[in-house]
Amino acid sequence: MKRLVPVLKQDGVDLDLIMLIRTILAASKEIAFRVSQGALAGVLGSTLDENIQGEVQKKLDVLSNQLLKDMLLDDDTVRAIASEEEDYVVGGHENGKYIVAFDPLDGSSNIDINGQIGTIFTIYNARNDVPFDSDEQFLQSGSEQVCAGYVLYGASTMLVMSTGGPTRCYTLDLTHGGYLLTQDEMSIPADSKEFAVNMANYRFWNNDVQKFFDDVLYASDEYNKASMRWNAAMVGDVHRVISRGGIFVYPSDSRKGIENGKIRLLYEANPLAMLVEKAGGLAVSNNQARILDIKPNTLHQRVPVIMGSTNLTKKLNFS
Ligand SMILES: O=P(O)(O)OC[C@H]1O[C@](O)(COP(=O)(O)O)[C@@H](O)[C@@H]1O
Ligand SMILES: [Mg+2]
Ligand SMILES: [Mg+2]
Repeated sequence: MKRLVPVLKQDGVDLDLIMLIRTILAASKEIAFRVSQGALAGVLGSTLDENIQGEVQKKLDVLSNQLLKDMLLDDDTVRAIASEEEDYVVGGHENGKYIVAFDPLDGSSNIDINGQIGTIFTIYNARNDVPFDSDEQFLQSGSEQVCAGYVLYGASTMLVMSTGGPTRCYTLDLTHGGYLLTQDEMSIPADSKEFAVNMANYRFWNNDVQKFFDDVLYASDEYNKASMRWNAAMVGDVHRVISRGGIFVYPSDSRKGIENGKIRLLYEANPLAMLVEKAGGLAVSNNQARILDIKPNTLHQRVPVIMGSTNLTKKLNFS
């Protein structure tokens, strides 16, 4: 089995970027260990604090954020970081050549029930024309990402990543502690009848979305073999989609605060959209707008999301 660094070198990845990826993965191994220890490591349960999005922070949200933050700010190629659990951008090294955004723990509602959780990360080239601790440098469209990935803390710890080439899958080998390549090029089948959506939100959706799922559920023969999955962790749902097809959907919603759904553009939608596209799938928002072309306005903005098997994704045209 090939190790991560030789694969990245073979892909022609810049040495500084390889070192930065290794920094992120070192933090992921520490998180994976704490996750596997669960209550023994005191990582279950909530804190009394809320993040800027009004979500009560779980202990593991805070711990994994701190681990990534400390390791990244120690790396002199990092100009700044942004995180779901940090209200504002945190400046690093002014001459750093990269910026990193991350969701330190995705699927927080699964932590206390031993469900699927993960870490999502994305790397961009730094913009030296703006202050090093400014939000502005993170308002780049997803097509500018130089690397996107997630680590899934499941039965095994898996890394799925692209540095602009194919979406590759690595598995953490606990015997020597490194990530080994276990799937060279992941490829999403164009057709599928498997969908992931929180159906309990049906009443809050607009007519287009309801019409589509009416078809899926009872109106159209085309879907009589459809099946639904919902992990309540985007990283887990999208891993299934990249592994065997299907779609992940989080539409706009009539409820206050989630008019644009729940998924954050910078550190959830963009990195996963890049991985889906590099695996031959499609990742769009309202009006089939390509997610990677959306120009972000704010650090924690949310976007409606549909991603996965191309032909099924094309069928959902939400306005
Ligand atoms: O509450 P719902 O509708 O099931 O939402 C689940 C969604 O929320 C998320 O958990 C949000 O991410 P965080 O856990 O990082 O806050 C997604 O991973 C998941 O797809
Ligand atoms: Mg998340
Ligand atoms: Mg999170």
